[in-house]
Amino acid sequence: MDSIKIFSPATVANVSCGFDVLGFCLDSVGDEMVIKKTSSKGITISKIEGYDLPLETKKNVAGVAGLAILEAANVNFGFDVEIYKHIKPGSGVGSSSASASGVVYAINELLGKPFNKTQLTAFAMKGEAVASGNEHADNIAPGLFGGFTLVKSLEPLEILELPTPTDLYATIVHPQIEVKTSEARAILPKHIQFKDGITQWANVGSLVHGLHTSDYDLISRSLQDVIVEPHRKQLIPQFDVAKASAMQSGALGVGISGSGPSIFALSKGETTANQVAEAFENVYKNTTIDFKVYVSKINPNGIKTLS
Ligand SMILES: Nc1ncnc2c1ncn2[C@@H]1O[C@H](COP(=O)(O)OP(=O)(O)O)[C@@H](O)[C@H]1O
Ligand SMILES: N[C@@H](CCOP(=O)(O)O)C(=O)O
Repeated sequence: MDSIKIFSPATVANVSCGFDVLGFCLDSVGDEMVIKKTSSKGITISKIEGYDLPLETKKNVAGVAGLAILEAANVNFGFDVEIYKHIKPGSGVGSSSASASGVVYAINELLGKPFNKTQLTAFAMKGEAVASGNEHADNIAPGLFGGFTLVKSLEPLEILELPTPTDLYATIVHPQIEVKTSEARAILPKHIQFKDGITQWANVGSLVHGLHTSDYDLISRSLQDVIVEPHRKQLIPQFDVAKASAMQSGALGVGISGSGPSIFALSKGETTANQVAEAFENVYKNTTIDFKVYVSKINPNGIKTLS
């Protein structure tokens, strides 16, 4: 096999309390990519459709991630990458990480799967660092593993796969402004209050327990972020109104998706997830801000081969 076409889904990182460690995979939105073996070494990016992004290998997250897996594979050929982008860059639903994880998944398939998913995550992190200025894996792991994931540590890299309660649905609203992950990271404080740390790590523990036991009430009470959200919400117009409105419509919890500006809600059941979508729509349709709203199941499989 010398060529592969894949679907690389959007992801929601942080999941309120789990900054840089928790994430889950969406299934209704994602990029397509075509990767072909070439006789010349290295990575070329010959086509990007959908958004204006750099074709230069070292400026594109897909190029840098591709170079990382090639270096480890130590082969005397290379790959060409085409990206059909549907996830808007700077959206907070893992636009850059979808390209980074998609390319390493595809090259691994074409090489005969020499690397496991944790190794692929490490290669993709090299690419994601181009976009966010920092290596983190919470938006990459859900794409490569599917479902909910927890980044136990970066050194050594250890990813835990968490269960998804069957009735859990996500609703996303994406106000059409760009928030760069690097900029959303730059506004975060260097130090946090000890009491906030206690609240936050208790919430991470109880959210993980709630996912394992399908305890929707516990999941709801754990979806709180006292550390990052208070700083980042100012980058997102109507955040407080949208959050309050979605909670009134029955959401289990609402928070900033990744580094924003997208906002995610988790709900029990598709009917409630649709009501939350309507609540988000009602908030933003009364403003001048363009927006998109969608409901998604939690994608258990992550990136998939199309042909
Ligand atoms: N293949 C790519 N896909 C998306 N963004 C990319 C890609 N390559 C480089 N970038 C850069 O990464 C930034 C977007 O990434 P980021 O700020 O993390 O947004 P998101 O949260 O949507 O991933 C933009 O500056 C964009 O130019
Ligand atoms: N933990 C990171 C996640 C960034 O996710 P993205 O989808 O916005 O790229 C952060 O919050 O900075």
